[in-house]
Amino acid sequence: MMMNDMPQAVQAQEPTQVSGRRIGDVVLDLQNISLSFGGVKALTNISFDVREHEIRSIIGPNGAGKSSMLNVINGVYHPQEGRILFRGEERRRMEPHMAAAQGIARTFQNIALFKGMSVLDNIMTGRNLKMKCGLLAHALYWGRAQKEEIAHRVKVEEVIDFLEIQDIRKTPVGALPYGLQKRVELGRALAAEPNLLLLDEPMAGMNVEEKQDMCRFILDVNDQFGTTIVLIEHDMGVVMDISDRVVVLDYGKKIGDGVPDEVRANEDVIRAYLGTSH
Ligand SMILES: Nc1ncnc2c1ncn2[C@@H]1O[C@H](COP(=O)(O)OP(=O)(O)OP(=O)(O)O)[C@@H](O)[C@H]1O
Repeated sequence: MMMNDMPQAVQAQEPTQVSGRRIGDVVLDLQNISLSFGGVKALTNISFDVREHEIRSIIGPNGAGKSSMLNVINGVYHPQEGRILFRGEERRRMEPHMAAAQGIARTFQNIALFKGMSVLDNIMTGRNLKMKCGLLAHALYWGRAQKEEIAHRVKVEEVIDFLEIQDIRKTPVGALPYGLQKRVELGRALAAEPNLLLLDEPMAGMNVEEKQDMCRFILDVNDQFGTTIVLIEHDMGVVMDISDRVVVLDYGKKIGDGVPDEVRANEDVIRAYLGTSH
């Protein structure tokens, strides 16, 4: 069957009862998003929402449009069509720094850290947007700048404790195994104290133990800080275990949307994705 002939996607249900956790109102509402690059249609008429405190996963085969969707959410890509409402307000042209200022943080498919810098300093870069004192004030070490610096360091140390990476805090990131680098990247995102966290394949390339650790941290972030999480992940076991709701893309179109059990039972999803060995 051609993808275009596929029946209508399964519609999302109210997720309030899904995990026993407190799921709130819609914080992000994506309506009829279409994005193309020249002749390539990366996203076609995609609509879905994200509710406060939920873990919302985006899955789909390679090239389905998942990363493009995250890039739309944090203002890296600007869709040609559609509306984006964040906390009830329609966003016009959004740039990544504006998304960050609104409390949206993200990690990347390919780790984007400063490899020669220590874990501590990398996580500190996540505080940049929160720093009010300029460089000059810091250089002169005035009282206010000093107080601010201490407050940032305290926050960074909290993140380091939370992620259980105290013993590598002074280690250059480039010297760490891949799984720990991914954890540091999560740390940098957390240092920004986001209310919406976008995670692009946080478990890619990890062994089973590292994946378990990362799952635990994602669940703890969601649970302890109440952070809303949008997650792209290829590991179906992980996705189905930790997500409140899952949206499924295929060739830039939405073919499924619902709680894990609904998505698992969706014939189109099975055909397009779960039945294949991605
Ligand atoms: N900057 C870009 N310029 C041109 N084409 C792009 C760009 N970004 C994405 N695309 C195209 O859009 C489509 C969707 O890509 P995207 O990376 O969003 O998919 P994905 O689902 O994240 O894939 P993967 O699982 O492999 O990361 C692909 O055909 C890709 O080649």
